[in-house]
Amino acid sequence: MSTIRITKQFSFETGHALYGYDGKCKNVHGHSYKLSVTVIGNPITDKTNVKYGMVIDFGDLKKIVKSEIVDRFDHATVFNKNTPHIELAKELEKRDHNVILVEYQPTSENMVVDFSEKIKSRLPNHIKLHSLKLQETESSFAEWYASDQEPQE
Ligand SMILES: Nc1nc2c(c(=O)[nH]1)N=C([C@H](O)[C@H](O)COP(=O)(O)OP(=O)(O)OP(=O)(O)O)CN2
Ligand SMILES: [Zn+2]
Repeated sequence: MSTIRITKQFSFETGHALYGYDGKCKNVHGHSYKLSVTVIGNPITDKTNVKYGMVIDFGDLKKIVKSEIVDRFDHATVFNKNTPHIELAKELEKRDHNVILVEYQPTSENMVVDFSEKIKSRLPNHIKLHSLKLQETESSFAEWYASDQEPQE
């Protein structure tokens, strides 16, 4: 039985600001994020299964990532709820803007950890999340690998 990694790529436009940062990213700004999601498993060998030959249907993976991440984060602005940016966030929400309040500084590193938890919670038991790559700009990205995490992963 072969073990195969399959990857689907997504993109979404999201605003954020890094509160307390010592550079231009302390300002509210946005990125055209690119997210690559790689899962690992065995292709289905049962010829009567409609998903014969697939680790997971790309379409099913797309539904999970779209509902957990893309549809929520696209054209939203992410703020750390534990900083004074909460006031700005509340004001924007009052004006019907799409705001996401998170428990963390919204760096690529922390966002990719958040995304890993969201995606893992939705994958069928026999499919494992292998890795995520979150690209913030053409030259900057963060990667999450299951193999790099603590033993309970
Ligand atoms: N380790 C991290 N460093 C920075 C992050 C981050 O998430 N993790 N984020 C930022 C800012 O969000 C910034 O928007 C992106 O930074 P940078 O790659 O420096 O963007 P530039 O467009 O200025 O860089 P180029 O070299 O022109 O692509 C900052 N740091
Ligand atoms: Zn940024």
